[in-house]
Amino acid sequence: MSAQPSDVIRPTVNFPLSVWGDQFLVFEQQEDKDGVEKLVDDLKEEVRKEILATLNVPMEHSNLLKLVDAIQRLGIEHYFEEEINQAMQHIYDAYGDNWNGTGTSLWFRLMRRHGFFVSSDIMNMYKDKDGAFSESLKDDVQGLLELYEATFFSIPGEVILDDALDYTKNRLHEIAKDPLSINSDLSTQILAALKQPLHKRLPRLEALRFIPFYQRQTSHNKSLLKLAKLGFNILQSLHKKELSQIYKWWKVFDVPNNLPYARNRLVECYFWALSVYFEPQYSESRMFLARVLSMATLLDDTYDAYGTYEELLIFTEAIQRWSITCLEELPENMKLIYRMLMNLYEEMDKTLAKMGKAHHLKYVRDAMNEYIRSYMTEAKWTHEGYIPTVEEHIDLTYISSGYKFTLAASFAAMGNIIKDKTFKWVFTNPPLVKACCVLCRIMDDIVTHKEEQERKHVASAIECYMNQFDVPEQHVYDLFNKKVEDSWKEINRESLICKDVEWPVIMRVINLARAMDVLYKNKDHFTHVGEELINHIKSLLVDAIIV
Ligand SMILES: CC(C)=CCC/C(C)=C/COP(=O)(O)OP(=O)(O)O
Repeated sequence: MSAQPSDVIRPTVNFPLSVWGDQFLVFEQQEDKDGVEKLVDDLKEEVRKEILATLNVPMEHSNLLKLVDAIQRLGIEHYFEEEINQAMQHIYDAYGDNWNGTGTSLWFRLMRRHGFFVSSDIMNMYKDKDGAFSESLKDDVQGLLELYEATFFSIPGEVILDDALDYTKNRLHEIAKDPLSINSDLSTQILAALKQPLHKRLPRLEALRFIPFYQRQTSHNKSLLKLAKLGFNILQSLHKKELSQIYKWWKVFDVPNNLPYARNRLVECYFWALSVYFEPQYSESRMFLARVLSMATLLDDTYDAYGTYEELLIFTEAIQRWSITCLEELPENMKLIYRMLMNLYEEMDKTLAKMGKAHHLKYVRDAMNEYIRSYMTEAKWTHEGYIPTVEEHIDLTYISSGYKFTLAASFAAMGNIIKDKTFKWVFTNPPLVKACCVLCRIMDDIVTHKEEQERKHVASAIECYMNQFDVPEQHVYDLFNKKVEDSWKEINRESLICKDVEWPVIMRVINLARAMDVLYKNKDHFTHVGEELINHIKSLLVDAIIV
């Protein structure tokens, strides 16, 4: 039995329990009685032909962009990855920066969304000679919406896009205040866009929002709509199966009883992993990542809300050495976490071995070790009552945000696009990764710092800033909210100029940033799981779409 002095004071918290019960434990595979797979293949072929047919007809290029946009918003981009890449490359080669078709905002958004660095100078076309936005744009709701969405692809220093964002946001707010002036669909569109722009939305949630809207448009493409609905349900079935599989794994360790001090968030972590990639080919990676995130939650709470300083020193050392031998002196629950980690990594080791990539696991463990060491330094600061400078704080806490480790873990089993150099790139802290980690840290601190400071917890970025610059809290909130937007601009820029890794790798970073906008916007939805997140999870993992 390990040493467990009864008078140990632990910084425990009463975290809300999981809201899900065991409902995701059982999954029953449905037979394909109605030949849905064949139907999907036929529909895919039809859409594929349509994309390719419009490619070589310049007159049709504006429509081609509309088709690509609809496919993406309907959540079925993964069916046409090759064709869409070919289409976007073709448009870029044909026009470069000089698009001359209709729908400039859509063209700009899609080019940047696909990694083509087109100049924002073209957006000056929305201004008149005096530098004001044209009168014709003022009441063009669709045009305002398109321009608004395009501005979220800006990089630092693009004044025209900053101006366009201010202008369109104000106009859309004004129009939304007078809903009688427009139809209700458009009004719903405006409110949704103002709440969260397209660039920050998770593709699966956007598909659910967009499908009924698209259906109501008289000009909609029936094949595309049908494919979107069937495709959504097919993927949902796979996702449910994955969740059931990892839930069984989780149950074996009886987390709620064995680790009652920690947040039990497997389902939410699966949602998080699903935000990083929803595509079928990433099934193994997704199931691993969901468990990595769940383990990170247990680790976070062990460091922040359970372990004593002395215990954490031993625990950290044991993890760094990756050896069970030094665990004797630890409480049973820390031993359990250790066994869970070992079990998880052994499983991934087997998966990677089958792919001939067993050596990749070492990189994931190295990233985890760095992450754990950052937790230990935070524990040391808390133990010593040390309030770091803003610079010291961010240097450490962008690692303790867990996003660098999460990103490295997300690469496991992703396939041949992941090479040794992909992991090595992450370890150099490239600006793309750093911007995403900083965004994660700041968004987290903005919504969690008040609650965390009620117990013994490392100072948040907010406290450090207030302490160092002697400024009021609201000033720091304003500054940090601006910093979040600046981080997005950096992510945009780096995603356009970074040539060290391939596009699917860059998309993981963008999706991690998007996940923050869902889980940590305005409140900590992850710890305090409320109606909004429950509805997201139910819509993605419980209710099928009626076809
Ligand atoms: C990205 C990762 C690794 C997610 C796993 C879950 C997790 C640790 C969330 C942050 O919790 P928190 O708000 O308590 O974090 P902190 O203690 O860093 O403020």
